[in-house]
Amino acid sequence: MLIDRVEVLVSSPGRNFVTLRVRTADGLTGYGDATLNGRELAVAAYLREHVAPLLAGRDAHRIEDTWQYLYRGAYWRRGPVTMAAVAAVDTALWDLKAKVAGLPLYQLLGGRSRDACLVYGHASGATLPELFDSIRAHLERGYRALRIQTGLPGMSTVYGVASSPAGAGDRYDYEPARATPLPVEERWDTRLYLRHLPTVFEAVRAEFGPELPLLHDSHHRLTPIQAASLGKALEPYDLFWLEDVTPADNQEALRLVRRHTTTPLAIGEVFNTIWDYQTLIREQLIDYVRSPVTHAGGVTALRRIFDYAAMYQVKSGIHGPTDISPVGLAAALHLGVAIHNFGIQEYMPHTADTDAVFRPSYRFADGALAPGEEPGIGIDYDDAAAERFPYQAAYLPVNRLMDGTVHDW
Ligand SMILES: O=C(O)[C@@H](O)[C@H](O)[C@H](O)CO
Ligand SMILES: [Mg+2]
Repeated sequence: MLIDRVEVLVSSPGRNFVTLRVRTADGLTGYGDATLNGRELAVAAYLREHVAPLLAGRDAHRIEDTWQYLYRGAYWRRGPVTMAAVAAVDTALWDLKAKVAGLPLYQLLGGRSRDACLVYGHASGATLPELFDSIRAHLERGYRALRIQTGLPGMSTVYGVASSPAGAGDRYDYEPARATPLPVEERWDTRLYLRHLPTVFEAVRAEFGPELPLLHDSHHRLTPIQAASLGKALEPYDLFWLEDVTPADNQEALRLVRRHTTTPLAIGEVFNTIWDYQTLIREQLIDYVRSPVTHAGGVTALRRIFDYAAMYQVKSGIHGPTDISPVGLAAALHLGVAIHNFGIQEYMPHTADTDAVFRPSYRFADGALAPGEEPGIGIDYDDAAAERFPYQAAYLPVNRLMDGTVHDW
């Protein structure tokens, strides 16, 4: 099964996606997601200029060898651009191998460990009544676990809050990146957040009871001692996880957080290799691995992270906002049903335009996503549909403290 041609497809059906298509000489096609939100064209150029010329004529069956060839062969290791490019190739080769085998990808990863992947949806509201409406709307749609994000009193925009009630808005419920010439700048008040958030969880538990799994994302904004304090304050509300409490560039920072709170911790959506998790997993400083297939070097590399995590009873919590394309989500679902240490899968539904381009075969039912049953990962990219949505430069927001200091977004 020799690789014949490699194409880098850039389309923007509501937001930008970079997709790799690998064609074999015998006429099969495999897909990989190479989307890096806000820096898309860097990965597209990396693939077009530096990876595509290396792949022509290679045996598409040699997945591990190709992974090592691209990772070690570049000499310059790791980083989000490199690892998104490696991930796209790796995912496309898994898609091809599964198609040749005539099996859905999860069968090649060991077969089913469960019927489907439990997902969490994004409930949010600027105010408590709006948040409650959003929670109810999600429960009506069948969600069985919810991420809770709210506004802060007196602040106009806060991370993670949809622009209009009940998740019907055009912001955060599906895409925080904005097609503006410069990134939108937001403001952030950590002390206000730390005071306000426990009152929100208290109200949500009082209204919706103790059973519903609730999650929250602090989006890298706290110092270790602030994170420890928030984790403690939230313990009475039994969170499924508290996400990205610190930037975690310094993995050791989590030791301090862990010493003070039993609130489960999830980290890693911005990580890109197993090395970023080495201390966190070995010292059992986290409970969930957040990396997606798309940014952590593909199915091969994420499987390796999950197997390492399993030794320490750390589970998967794969990143699944809309900047992971349907290709990346499909790959995540095949891994998710196969691995033993599945935790939960994030799910922000893509727009109808996005689904019209990628034609994914996964299905949402009863609060869970199941991968499709046809051979491969279950993506059928529609070039004609994609051509209707040309690339549009877009940026994620930049965040500043109230005094203007640039902070983590
Ligand atoms: O946990 C999440 O889904 C978020 O942190 C998003 O990845 C972020 O807003 C960028 O889209
Ligand atoms: Mg997050």
